[in-house]
Amino acid sequence: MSQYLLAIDQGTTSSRAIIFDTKGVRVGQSQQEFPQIFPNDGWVEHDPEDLWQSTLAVCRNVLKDTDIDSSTVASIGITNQRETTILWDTETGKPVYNAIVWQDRRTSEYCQALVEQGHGDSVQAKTGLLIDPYFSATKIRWILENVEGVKERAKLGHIAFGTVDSYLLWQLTSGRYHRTDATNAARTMAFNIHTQQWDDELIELLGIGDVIFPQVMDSSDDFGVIDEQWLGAEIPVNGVAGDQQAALVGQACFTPGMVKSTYGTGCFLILNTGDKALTSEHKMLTTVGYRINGQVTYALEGSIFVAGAAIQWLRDGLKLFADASETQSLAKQALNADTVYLVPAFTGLGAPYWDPDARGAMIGLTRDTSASDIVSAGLRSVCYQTKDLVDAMAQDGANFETLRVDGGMVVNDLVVQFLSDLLGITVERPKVTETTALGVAFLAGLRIGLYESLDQISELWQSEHCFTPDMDEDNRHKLYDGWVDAVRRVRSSL
Ligand SMILES: Nc1ncnc2c1ncn2[C@@H]1O[C@H](COP(=O)(O)OP(=O)(O)O)[C@@H](O)[C@H]1O
Ligand SMILES: O=P(O)(O)OC[C@H](O)CO
Repeated sequence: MSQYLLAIDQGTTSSRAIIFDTKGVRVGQSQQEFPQIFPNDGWVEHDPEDLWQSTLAVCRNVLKDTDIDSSTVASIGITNQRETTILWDTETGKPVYNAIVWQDRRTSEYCQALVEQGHGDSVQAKTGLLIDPYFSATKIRWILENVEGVKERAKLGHIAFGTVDSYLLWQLTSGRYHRTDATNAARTMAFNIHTQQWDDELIELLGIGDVIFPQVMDSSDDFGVIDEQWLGAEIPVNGVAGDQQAALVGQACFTPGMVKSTYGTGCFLILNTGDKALTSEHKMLTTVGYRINGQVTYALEGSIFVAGAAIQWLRDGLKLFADASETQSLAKQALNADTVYLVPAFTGLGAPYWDPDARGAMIGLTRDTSASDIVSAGLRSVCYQTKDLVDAMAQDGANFETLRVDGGMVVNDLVVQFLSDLLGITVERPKVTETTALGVAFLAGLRIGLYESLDQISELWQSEHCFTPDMDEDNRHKLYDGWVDAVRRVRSSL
């Protein structure tokens, strides 16, 4: 009898369920978008019920569409938008507030105060992170401080915190398991990545000690068996990882020095650093790449908040095209592509600037600037931002010759070629670009013995196309200098 792996990919704009066979070949997929909630300037929320119901719906749909009996699903993997914060009451099982999404900037002032009080170095030393509203811990504090009655319920020991993986696991197991994995824990700013424990001192400092934190497991582990009522069978969950780390696994970047970059709503470049937790001098994050058999593989990460989201803005905000697939032919018509820049700092700037108060801009406009030029500038902005990260990592001593890319944007050949041109290195696009889901399916399969080792998983990875640089050095420098100048103009603190 065939065996399958079901990957749940709960992302920022949609929930996906993908079924893979044991060779990592996609058998079926279902996807559902859900509403984004913007209650205030810089605030972004999701209704946890939407996250759960859309997840459940896509799991049921993919089983139905593929006509696969749920009893033949050997294991489930859960991968998720990271940092997004949910607090729920353990007695009622109900969230006490909307999920505060990773992009949300509401705790910006509090973070600034923490920096001014001199906590930056110790936070970085323990968590590998820079103090920023991006991470979960200050979002937990905000809910405790601002939602009526929650602090009191927490004092009584009834309030649980979870990132999205943890909340979905709780739902799927009907409240039996409150767990997460080390990659998700590493994004909370409350987890010590060296001891692999929640950090009591930090939790105390942030005033979030009354909340119940989830048990932290390996990324490939026995997370619990889902309740039969949801998918018609009791299926074990054996893989959990934040989506960007899952993509690292899906791209088979298992050797120190291997690097991948994922282009979805945002862009996240992750470099495997092996058993060494390197501290960046250039504002990269130190994080957990994956944890298997208690063994931590560390990574350096550069996080860009707006990549594909810029393309969505050009489509929905400026209405320059109806579908993202049109951007390639539009950009080919651009006559001023080299002089028009779009800095998409809509929610501030992430790495390597960490400037929550910066805002976006278009630079270099003239009377003959066309819609095509602007579309081209939007596409190129993700490449320029990637170069910012690659240069910062190089200054930290990390150089690499090849970059593996994935995510919704990399179907666009123009983007990937420009990326290779600008970086001056080979950029490889894999056959399966749903690497996030594939990665967590691999983690689940590893635990139940479908794969013997990471080496065996590496052998399943296949390149679809290799892009090599085709731009002279002078042009590369000229173009990038223009970007650096454009970014300088939008910084809040310069
Ligand atoms: N052909 C294309 N060219 C450029 N961008 C694209 C193209 N197709 C999709 N995108 C962008 O890719 C993003 C979707 O990628 P995806 O990996 O599904 O994102 P997420 O997982 O963050 O929801 C969208 O922001 C969309 O604008
Ligand atoms: O949902 P995505 O793919 O945009 O990923 C979001 C990241 O995990 C945020 O850190």
